[in-house]
Formats: sequence, structure tokens, C-alpha cells
Amino acid sequence: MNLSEIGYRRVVIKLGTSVLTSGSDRLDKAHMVELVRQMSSLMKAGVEVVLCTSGAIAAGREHLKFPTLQDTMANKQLLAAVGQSQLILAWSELFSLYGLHVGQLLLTRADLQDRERYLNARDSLNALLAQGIIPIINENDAVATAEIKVGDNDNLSARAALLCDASLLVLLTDQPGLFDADPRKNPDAKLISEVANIDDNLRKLAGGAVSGLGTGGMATKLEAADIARRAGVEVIIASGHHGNVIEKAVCKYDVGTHFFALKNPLESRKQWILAGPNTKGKLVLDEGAVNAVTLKGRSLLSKGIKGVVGIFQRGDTLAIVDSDGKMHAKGMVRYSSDDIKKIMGKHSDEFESILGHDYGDAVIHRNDMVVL
Ligand SMILES: Nc1ncnc2c1ncn2[C@@H]1O[C@H](COP(=O)(O)OP(=O)(O)O)[C@@H](O)[C@H]1O
Ligand SMILES: N[C@@H](CCC(=O)OP(=O)(O)O)C(=O)O
Repeated sequence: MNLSEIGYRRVVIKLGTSVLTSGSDRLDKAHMVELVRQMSSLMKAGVEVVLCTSGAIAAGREHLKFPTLQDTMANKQLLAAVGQSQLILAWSELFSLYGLHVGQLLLTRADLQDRERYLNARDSLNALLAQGIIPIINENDAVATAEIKVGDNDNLSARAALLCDASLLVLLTDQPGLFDADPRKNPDAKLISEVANIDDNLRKLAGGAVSGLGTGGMATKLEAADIARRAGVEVIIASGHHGNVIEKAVCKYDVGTHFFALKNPLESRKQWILAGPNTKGKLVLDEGAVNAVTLKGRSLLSKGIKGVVGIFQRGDTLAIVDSDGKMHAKGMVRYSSDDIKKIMGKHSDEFESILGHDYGDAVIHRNDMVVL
């Protein structure tokens, strides 16, 4: 491995529970040292590394000697609270073997949704990297409830890649990459080495986690890859046990599944719409409106809306679906759900008389919409 061949300067490495435990029920420290060795050699070669680590819940179980607990949110929070301190201690000790310091960032969706908190997290990441300290990110599971969770570290790592403007996201797991079927269920499944576009056919190939310890399986890795590549970040899914995998990924060797970044990435506002807020509701469109939005890149007008799902306010983010429920776009709405129920199917000339206010023709403006 020749580190002079380095192709990326700032990378986010996501390590799944499956990698950190090597498929067992406890942290595999011997393997963690090997991963630290690779990350340290990159840091020494001038690559800035951000680590997104899973494993807090697994570490909590191990530290408490596998207690019998009910599967409740509070018990998961308990395990994460105990395990996160063990996990960061382990990373801190292992990186110190290579003379490197680490800094911990525990995030929730709320930190990424709120502009000010987002900028604070970004400043903190940049400050750590500027000092040669490795930022180590995990979800703040001990306090995060379902509503404010990103929910899985694949999606969290993609958001971290956007947050720190990384050029590469490496998702390391227990499989050599994305296969054309779940290899645990289908021994003939074939590795897909390159992906130029993530569409519904590809999503159908990606199943959930079957290992019991992982969250999300390949499905959340594809979601993460889609968010990152639309923002101009290259993505590699590969096995965390493949020899020198981190160095190979960063030096552009052929390893795992490579997702090419879009040549014309989304502008930062649209990246934020895609990656930031939870959708608060849905707008159901007729066929003409679906075509206008997806094929012609038009704003969404009230005429083409057939249905409103959920209660939302002006400024909330919504899913834009067709009458079969298929999602075509995500966008920030200019009218509340109450308003839209009154104006759907109507022309914008009537908005003022019906609502007593008029925020413009577009219910969702094309500048506030990401077509999927
Ligand atoms: N098409 C696919 N290709 C590869 N793996 C898949 C696919 N569909 C589902 N999987 C499953 O995804 C699992 C990896 O996800 P997960 O268990 O969440 O790991 P991690 O802890 O690394 O995030 C694999 O063990 C595999 O069984
Ligand atoms: N935040 C959780 C991990 C969540 C997660 O996505 O796990 P994984 O699928 O193993 O990457 C933890 O530290 O246990």
C-alpha cells in the first residue's frame, strides 16, 4: 500500500457493530487495534479521519455481563449510557497507542435539524480536525427518543460526511459490499462492485439486518449512500475484516461496492432538505403533477394535489407521493396542512379570498424540493 496514492483528503469511516464485535456478542479489541492502525497511518499521511462508531449497546451488554432486560427504550438507553463510556475509553486507549487523541461527539437528529446546533457541531468537528484529533461520533442513544433519533449510524455517518464536507464515506460492515441479494439468505448472491445510480430496483435488493446486533442492514446503508452521493461524496461499502480495507478505500483500490458521487451535487440547501428534517406529512399528487415535478423540474402547484396526510405547518418538510403511495420527492412546504386542504385543486388567484393570505403560487417551490 503506497500512501502517496491517496485519493481523498477528508474521510468519514463508519464501523458497524458487526465489525466491532466480529459477529460475537462482545467488542473484538484485537480487530479494533487493526482498524486503529489503518486510521492512524492515514492521519499521519495527512488524511483527516472522522470515525462514526456503533457498538455502544453491545459494549453496554458486555460490561454489565449480559443482563436479562426487557426490550424497552429505557433499557436500550441504559445499555447505551453504560456502553458508550466503555466504547470511547477503548477508542481513546487504542488511538493513544499511535500517539493520537480522540474527541467524542454524541449527536441526535435535533442537532442536525436546527441550523444553529448544526453549525456548532460543524465548528466542533473542524476544530478537532484542525488539531489532528480524531472526532468520534455516535448517536446520543442515552437521551434520544424515537422522535429525535436519526435511528441508525449509516444515516448518521452520511449526515456527518455532509456536516464536515468529507469527500469519501466508507461504511464498513460484515459483508464484502452490496450483493444482488442478501448473502446470508442466498449463497449464490453476487457482489455489485460499482453503482452509478440508486433506484427502486437497487433498493429492492437491500434487506434489513439479520445478525441481531446491527441496525438497519443494507437498506439503511443504501439510504446513507444516496444522501452522501447526491451531496458529491463518494461512498464505499466494504468488509471491515478485509485486509487494509481503510487504506485501500482511501487509495482508490478496487474494494467493496463503490457508489459514484453526482457530478453536479445538490446545493447545500437541498442537501439539508434531504438529510436534515423528518417529514411531517405527505402530499398526494395526481399523475400530471408527478410528471411536472419529477420530469420537468417544476414547482408543485395546488391544482395537482389530491390529498393531504398529517398535520404540518408552513416550513415543514413533506414527502411527495403518487396515488400508489410511492415517494417521488421531498420538499419544504409554504402552506400549512389546514391551508392546503382548503386550496387543493384550486387556482392560486383564489388563495387570498379563501385563506385571507397568499404565500405565492407554489405550495412547494422547486428550489425547496429534492426529486428522488
Ligand atoms: N443485498 C445485500 N447485500 C449485502 N448484505 C445484505 C443485503 N441485504 C441484507 N444484507 C444484510 O445486511 C447485514 C449488514 O447490516 P447490519 O447487520 O446492520 O451491519 P452493521 O452492524 O455493519 O451496520 C449483512 O449481514 C446482511 O445479512
Ligand atoms: N448507536 C448504536 C448503533 C446503531 C447502529 O446503526 O448500529 P449498526 O447497524 O451496527 O451500525 C450503538 O452505538 O449501539
